[in-house]
Amino acid sequence: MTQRMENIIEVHNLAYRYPDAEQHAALDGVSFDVHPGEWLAIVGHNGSGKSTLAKALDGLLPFTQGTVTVGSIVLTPETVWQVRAQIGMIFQNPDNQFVGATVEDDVAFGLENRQLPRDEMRTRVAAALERVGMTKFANRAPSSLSGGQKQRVALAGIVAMAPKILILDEATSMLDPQGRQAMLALVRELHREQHLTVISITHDIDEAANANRILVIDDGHLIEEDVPAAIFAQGERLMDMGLDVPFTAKLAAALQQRGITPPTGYQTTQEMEEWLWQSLSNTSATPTKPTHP
Ligand SMILES: Nc1ncnc2c1ncn2[C@@H]1O[C@H](COP(=O)(O)OP(=O)(O)OP(=O)(O)O)[C@@H](O)[C@H]1O
Repeated sequence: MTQRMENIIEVHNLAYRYPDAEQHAALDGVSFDVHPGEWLAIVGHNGSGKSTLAKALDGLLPFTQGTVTVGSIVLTPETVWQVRAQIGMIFQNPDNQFVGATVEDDVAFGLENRQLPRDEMRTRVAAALERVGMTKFANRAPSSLSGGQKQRVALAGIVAMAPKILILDEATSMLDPQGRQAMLALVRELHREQHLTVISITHDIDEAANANRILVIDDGHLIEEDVPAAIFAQGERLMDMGLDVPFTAKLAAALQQRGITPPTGYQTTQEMEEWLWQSLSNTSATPTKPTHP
């Protein structure tokens, strides 16, 4: 089967039922396309089928119905390694994805199967660690790193392998807000610089806000597909879609309770901050706006 040039991934009528799940399908008739260089967010409640979908894309599930095509290769047991070579995955718990004794070994691991000359391998590992700001940790044991540093090392593995597609399966959910922002900033840069196609499975609205398009999965079905602004305009329904209530929405609700009318629709933290400073500047008090690093 030949894939249309404009899609890097095509999923058609995909269904999967775990062997011990009796009649309940984890995925049921899911179809969607992903364009090269697109950032797609997949959201949905716990247990809605997001991770199952990610596993299916990476050839980790023996799905019985539907087709998955990645970079013009139809996924079958015979093509699974060709498909996997195009995809890098980063999972929620960084501790489950290390195989090397040191950070350097770990980043080199994926390259070892490619039979590159030793020097080229070293150069690529060093460049990847440099790219994610982890050079000085090259000889450290991965287990001794912080959560954010571990995810940076996982990202260095991606940089070294240079796949076309990166799947983040709740990869920022165990990080503190700063670690989450730093990781996302790095993914945004790689997405831009390397024309990387990104699929991010997330409950975090700020992470979903980075996407060109959001898919909403509910009980194994794809129930909605739209640009972030259209999805976020649905206000209270966001929680029904498995997205966490954003801090700015909580702040807006608290302000409203005190008789202050905040802007309508989803606001990023930065937009809300701008609005607050603007509102304060219009009062008699003249606040000094802090500068961010
Ligand atoms: N190994 C398994 N065996 C049996 N059922 C499973 C298995 N893994 C997941 N399931 C079931 O499949 C359904 C979809 O699970 P999945 O992990 O894909 O959801 P999810 O949307 O990723 O959830 P979360 O947001 O909690 O990570 C759920 O009903 C879950 O209980």
